[in-house]
Amino acid sequence: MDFTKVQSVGNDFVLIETADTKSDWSILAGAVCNRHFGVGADGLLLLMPSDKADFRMRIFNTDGSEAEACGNGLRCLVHYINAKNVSDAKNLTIETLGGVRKAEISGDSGKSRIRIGMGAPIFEPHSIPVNTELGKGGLVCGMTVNYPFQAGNVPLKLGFVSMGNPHAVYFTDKPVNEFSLAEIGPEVEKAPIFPRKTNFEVARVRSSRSIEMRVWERGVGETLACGSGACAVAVASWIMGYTGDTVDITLPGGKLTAEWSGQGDVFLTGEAEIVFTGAWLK
Ligand SMILES: N[C@@H](CCC[C@H](N)C(=O)O)C(=O)O
Repeated sequence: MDFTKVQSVGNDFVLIETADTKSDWSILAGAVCNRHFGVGADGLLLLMPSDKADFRMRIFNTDGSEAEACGNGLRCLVHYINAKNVSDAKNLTIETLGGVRKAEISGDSGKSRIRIGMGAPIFEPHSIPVNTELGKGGLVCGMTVNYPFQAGNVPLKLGFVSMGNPHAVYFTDKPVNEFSLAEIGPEVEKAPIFPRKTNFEVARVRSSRSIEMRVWERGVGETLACGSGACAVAVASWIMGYTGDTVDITLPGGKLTAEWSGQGDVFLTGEAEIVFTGAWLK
């Protein structure tokens, strides 16, 4: 089986072009993503035909679970379509489990810049989904913020948002590299209030245009970047009044730009590239 390794700000994926909707891709995801016995990646991307959009993307985490959304995966997939001349269109629509997303391509095909309309953020707790206790924390512009959450002996205040997939956002005043993500990340991801688990972002606002963040991804662990997570942080920060409509998000793997004006789609921009191609022989 031919595959291509793609990455965006260090969030890396094995991409396979296929029309096969019958196979159990979750088993292959665990095997190819393994960094010792496989190719090594944060997720498996499938590029498939669609009857709703120009193409369809499926994304599987390293634990085999299928996610509804993936901002960096989408930008990598669109870069692949462009660089491999699967389509020469500079504007594409991609069907995902979270809905149809729009992509614009600029730059050269070696390392293109892709801007994705990631859909509108969802704040309604049952749709995220999160089982919050009514009245706990606070509600700002419809978003649950400052929800008190105890991770071991560390008290957190979380904001909840879905970008198609669930996110819990925590703002800290300290540099994010001081946060014990390896210990606290799994506790938040698997907490009983999240019936489908959650992605967890820790973020520090540097200025009204700049945020630094780290992410603990559902079904993966800590990754160098997460596009939907960057959008979730930008939305939560806008709601809290910390940042404006455009914000640069610095992650361990590099920088992404998120745009949101308080309503409608969140836009995510950044680079993506093909790293290598190969054949899976197992
Ligand atoms: N890295 C991705 C998100 C991948 C899916 C996530 N782990 C989930 O289970 O929701 C991104 O760039 O958005």
